[in-house]
Amino acid sequence: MSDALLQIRGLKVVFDGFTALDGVDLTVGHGELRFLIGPNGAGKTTLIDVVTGLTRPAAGSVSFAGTELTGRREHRIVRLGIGRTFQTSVVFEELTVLENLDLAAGFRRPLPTLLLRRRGVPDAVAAALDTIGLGALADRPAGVLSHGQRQWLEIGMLIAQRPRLLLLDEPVAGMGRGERERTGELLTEIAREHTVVVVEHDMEFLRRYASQVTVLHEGRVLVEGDVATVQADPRVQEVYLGRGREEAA
Ligand SMILES: Nc1ncnc2c1ncn2[C@@H]1O[C@H](COP(=O)(O)OP(=O)(O)OP(=O)(O)O)[C@@H](O)[C@H]1O
Repeated sequence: MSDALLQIRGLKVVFDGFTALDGVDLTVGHGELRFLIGPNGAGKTTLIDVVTGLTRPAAGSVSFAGTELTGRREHRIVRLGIGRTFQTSVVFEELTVLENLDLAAGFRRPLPTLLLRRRGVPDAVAAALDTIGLGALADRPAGVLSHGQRQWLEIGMLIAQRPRLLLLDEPVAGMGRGERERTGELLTEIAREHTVVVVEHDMEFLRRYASQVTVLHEGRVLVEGDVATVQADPRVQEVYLGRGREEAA
């Protein structure tokens, strides 16, 4: 048996006659840090949307730890242990960093304990705060955070839910150099205890922090392998740089 955590087979998504994913196979093993790249419109976000139950596929299967996900509702998929970030922010600006983490962690608590005033900080929240390195800002409202810190808080909010699989959509978009480096280190650290799939455009970031990469193009898997193999592949160079077309012209 393989030790795949996520196994996608023959995935097809059609929007009003437009095929956004066309027979995608993807296998992500336990503990992997997998990067998913591809030009605009390749289908990366659509793939995450299917895994998390936001979009229903026309065909194919998505198996998570042996459980079929297609047809399941979003909140059920979250409860199975899959967390994702969105390109838009989901933090509550008036709440403190700690309160945001606590609220995110609370979704697994039974309702009666949610309503009780609890003393101390739950382990999962303390651990998440430590991982994202925002301890010094724990009691500040999230509204004062920089763009990068806010992204880390969102990642922390996912970790606090103790997911088995994290899906991160462009985590370094809009970040400066220092913030990118810190995010790369954060992802590396998180991947020690979680399985992580990162959608990312930034090639420099990919070179530094990725090991296994899957390239999507026009709804299909174009190439898969380690960073060096993927970067050297002429098909990848062609879709990113349009080199083949220019040479043919
Ligand atoms: N709800 C929708 N209805 C119609 N078409 C859609 C919908 N969602 C996505 N698409 C189309 O499906 C294709 C894949 O989109 P998707 O957002 O998955 O690409 P992507 O690889 O994430 O691109 P980007 O890097 O630009 O975010 C695009 O052509 C997009 O216009």
